[in-house]
Amino acid sequence: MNVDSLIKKAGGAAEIAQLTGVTTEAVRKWRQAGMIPTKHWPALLHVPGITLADLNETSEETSAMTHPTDDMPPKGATAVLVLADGTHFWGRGFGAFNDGAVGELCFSTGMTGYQETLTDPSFAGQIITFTFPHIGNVGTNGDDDEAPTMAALGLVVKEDVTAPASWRSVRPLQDWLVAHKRAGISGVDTRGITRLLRDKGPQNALLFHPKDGRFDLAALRKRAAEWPGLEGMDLVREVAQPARAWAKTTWHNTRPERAVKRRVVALDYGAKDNILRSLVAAGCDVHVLPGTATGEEILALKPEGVFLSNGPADPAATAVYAVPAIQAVMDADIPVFGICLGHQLLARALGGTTYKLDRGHRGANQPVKDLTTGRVEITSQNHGFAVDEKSLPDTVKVTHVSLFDGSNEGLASTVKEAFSVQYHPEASPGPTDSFYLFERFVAVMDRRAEARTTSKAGA
Ligand SMILES: NC(=O)CC[C@H](N)C(=O)O
Repeated sequence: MNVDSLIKKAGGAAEIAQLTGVTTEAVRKWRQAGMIPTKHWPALLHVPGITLADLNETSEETSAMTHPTDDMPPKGATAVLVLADGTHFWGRGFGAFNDGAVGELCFSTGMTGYQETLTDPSFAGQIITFTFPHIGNVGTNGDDDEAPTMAALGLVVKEDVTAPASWRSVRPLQDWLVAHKRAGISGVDTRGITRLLRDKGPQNALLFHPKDGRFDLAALRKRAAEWPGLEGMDLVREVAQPARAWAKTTWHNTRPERAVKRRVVALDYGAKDNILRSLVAAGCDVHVLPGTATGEEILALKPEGVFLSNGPADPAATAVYAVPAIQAVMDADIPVFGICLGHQLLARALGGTTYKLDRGHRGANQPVKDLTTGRVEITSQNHGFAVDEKSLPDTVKVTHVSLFDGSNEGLASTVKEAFSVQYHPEASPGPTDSFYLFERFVAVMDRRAEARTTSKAGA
């Protein structure tokens, strides 16, 4: 609904003026500008027939620097975000200077946990728009990194990053970004960008924060348009870390330590640390191998279970080397548990396919239904690809589904001990409703161990 229709609905300009306590002249200006300042929205919500969605339609972000079609940088603009279709957004650069970072522009709706989000290796090849307007205000600390490097290419935020206010902060986001050699842009209409991504789907884009303050928009547009896109891209090799032992458990873990731990090989396709910590908390002895490991290398470690991690880009591309390794593990009858990219790769190893979603799921409040129990979990998510349920063979059952768009969120093999979810039970950031999945994985390995003991005793 536009401003004119809203005024009509409220009974005219005089009525609106009275309701909101402004002059009719002010209402005339709103009509001209095509927007109503947000502070007047609560008063207007009393008018029958006017909803928040109607008001949202009329909103303009007042701190956005300029209209996106201005080719000359407006005063104060020190960075620009250029989309492959030529659209651009001027803003103020922060963090490191760059020569232009090109990738897929996505948005995350998480309201907390920007440090975890920025260090989630699954964001390699992507520029993150935060829909929450205040990013950076609690600084950064030594505990919330999910990986040693920041894989995301950059960030787009509404408000300028202010000085940190948190007892946990050891470094302002500004300095942290410089150390990670990543740029951000603020003063941007993030609501406008989010709507654009919602309506048009994922867009390729370039975030440019030049040291010399010079902009050649034509050249930047060309670079953004020429980037091939995430589809068909394997970025696991860029973010997977070498083989390592892992012993850390989760923050504030109150679970008693188990006397017997289950020996797990975690395949690192770009694993978030909190997944490894969660496995330890649930009772695993974790050995990490890079996601490029072969079936032979995995089996040589004699695991009781194999975990498949999250990771960046297109599962179809990673599947080329990951699927044979996962199949070798299943052929050896070893239980498998996968998360996110690990879920997509397991689906492929079981004979299914994956596709690119029109609208990715990124945020910490995504409802998912567990079809076995009927329970709804609020989950943390970050994915742009999904498993095609129609492609799954009869030997695979769908276990979880997204209540946002009905897409697949979980599966289990009916013939192998293998299950996986598309979302993030380890949270970081987000709710921990789904921690039970780590315990389920350990329970599977416990049952196997028990069966081994019983059969030995019987022999
Ligand atoms: N978090 C993840 O593991 C993401 C998986 C995959 N890169 C996707 O975007 O769907």
